[in-house]
Amino acid sequence: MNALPRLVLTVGEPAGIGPDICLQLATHPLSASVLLLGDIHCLRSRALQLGLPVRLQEWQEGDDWPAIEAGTLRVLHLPLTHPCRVGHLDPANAPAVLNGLDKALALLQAGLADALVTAPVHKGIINDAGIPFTGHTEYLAAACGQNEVVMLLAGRGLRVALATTHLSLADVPAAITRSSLESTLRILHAALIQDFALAAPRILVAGLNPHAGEGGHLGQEEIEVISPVIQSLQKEEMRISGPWPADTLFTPRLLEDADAVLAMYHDQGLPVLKYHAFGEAVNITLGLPIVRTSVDHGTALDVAGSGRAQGESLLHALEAAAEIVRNRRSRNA
Ligand SMILES: NC(=O)C1=CN([C@@H]2O[C@H](COP(=O)(O)OP(=O)(O)OC[C@H]3O[C@@H](n4cnc5c(N)ncnc54)[C@H](O)[C@@H]3O)[C@@H](O)[C@H]2O)C=CC1
Ligand SMILES: NCC(=O)COP(=O)(O)O
Repeated sequence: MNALPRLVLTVGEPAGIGPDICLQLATHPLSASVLLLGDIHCLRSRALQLGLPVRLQEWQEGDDWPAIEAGTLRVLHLPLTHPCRVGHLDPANAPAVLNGLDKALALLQAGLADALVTAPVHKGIINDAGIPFTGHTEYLAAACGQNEVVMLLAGRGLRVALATTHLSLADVPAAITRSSLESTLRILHAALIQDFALAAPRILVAGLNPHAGEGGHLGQEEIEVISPVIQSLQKEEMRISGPWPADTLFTPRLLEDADAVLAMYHDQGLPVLKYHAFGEAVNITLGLPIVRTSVDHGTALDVAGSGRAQGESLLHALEAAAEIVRNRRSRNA
């Protein structure tokens, strides 16, 4: 099947830079066709504010999937509860933000789209609205009935996956069990083969504690949890090594022989990735029944509507989703 990948793109938090970076797409050549999900009035008003000459056309369910047309974006209009004020969060709009995700999932599950790309949401304001929410990753996992998914960020040749995602640092050690770690590594390994077309992926696994526990003197998790899982997967011929001390794992000599790193927690892996490639990296959720990619940044309320929002990460996220769709199609052909 050679048809262009069909991507649904959620606008995310309307007060942030989601609308800005989505509107910028109208001026970029894309290798996939995109349907925006958001409030068309909010998008029109942001386009005016930014002085962007974008034609926004409403797309209705039942219409043909939009073709690529320079300068035009198709929008499935999902109304906000309150008019959006740029840079000002409003909890009343949180249900509409989540409705965008639900609608996108419904289109994917009905086979009407091939992949989901998400612009950033503001996790705090969704919680302030009384809706428990830790991130797209966990929300989509729950909506798809998946217990285990993996967050991977990739940019400028570095791929960093996380053994745990959005939870308090104090809760991290207990969340890393032999079973959860094995499942994370299996999902990561399978995705590197299926979605990144790597025949025999090499994964470096970080330790949890300084110096990977210093032989048990700085923590037991490496001995009791991480090493046994690595050893058991190595018996299946998986090229997985570690636990490596996280401070020296992220050095060029080790990284040049690796396809991905598994960090134990959010702020062990992502600062390194963002230092290396912020603005160009892509966040990919592995282990879902759908393809989902996202940007490497947040809602950037301070630059929304100013013309200073950088849209490169979104372009990379769209290209990554399209590439994964193409890789899966060719594997299934
Ligand atoms: N995929 C998603 O939905 C994500 C959502 N978030 C959420 O975003 C909210 C704000 O998070 P922060 O930690 O403040 O990070 P942030 O990424 O929104 O902002 C950090 C700094 O980088 C700048 N920045 C970020 N992206 C930019 C871009 N594309 N162009 C120009 N400048 C940019 C901002 O202006 C700010 O100074 C939080 O609620 C967080 O949970 C954060 C990361 C990903
Ligand atoms: N730091 C990454 C991040 O917060 C993205 O989370 P998600 O919304 O993609 O789950």
